[in-house]
Amino acid sequence: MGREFVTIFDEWVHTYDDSVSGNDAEYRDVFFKYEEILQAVADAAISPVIEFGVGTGNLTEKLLAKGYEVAGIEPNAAMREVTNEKLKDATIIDGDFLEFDLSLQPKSLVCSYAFHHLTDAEKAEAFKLYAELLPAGGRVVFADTLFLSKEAQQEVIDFEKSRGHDNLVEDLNREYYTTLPVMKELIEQAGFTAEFTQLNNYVWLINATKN
Ligand SMILES: C[S@@+](CC[C@H](N)C(=O)[O-])C[C@H]1O[C@@H](n2cnc3c(N)ncnc32)[C@H](O)[C@@H]1O
Repeated sequence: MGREFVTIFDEWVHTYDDSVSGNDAEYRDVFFKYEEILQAVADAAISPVIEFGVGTGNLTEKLLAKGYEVAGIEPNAAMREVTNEKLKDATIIDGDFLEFDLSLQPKSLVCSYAFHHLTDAEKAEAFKLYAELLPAGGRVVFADTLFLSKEAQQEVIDFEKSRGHDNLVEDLNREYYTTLPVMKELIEQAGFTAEFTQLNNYVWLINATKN
């Protein structure tokens, strides 16, 4: 579920690693400190790990480098093909944030740059599911774009529009980016304690521990 944006990556798969390296001017601020952001997620994870929305496997690589047992869930077939070819030690299977192999017994659930593909209602549903799946002390560690308020979100959109970043503006209006207060409330209501750390102008690290 929440798969309405999956086909965007049929095309983006070919240039995605260029975008995250800062070669796409429109997305440079979004991916600023990309490697450090992924490392922060990996450092907060606990093995065994389920990773959602693996894309080209850049976070997966960091989790594997720590010696973690990783199950990768990715709904886009082209992304799965690229990453299964690139990372022979990983198995990337079909699934999404809400529908995945529930027989896996993770201690943490991680993701970078993808949770905004779910509506806020779906995000809440996902955290309720994660609370059922994880043991007490288990973690959800997600890095994603968050805004402090709806007004702050509109200010960023207006700024990006003023500097001609039309593709980014379309993305920010199309997908389900949310605010920190909304995210905090839905996480706490599901039975987690959450910490938020800002990592660049767009991205926050969400580190939620199951009570
Ligand atoms: C912007 S990329 C992020 C890739 C990678 N995690 C990274 O940090 O570079 C978003 C990824 O989320 C995947 N995705 C889209 N909808 C999803 C969903 N509902 N559940 C899980 N992953 C989803 C896309 O196919 C894509 O691979």
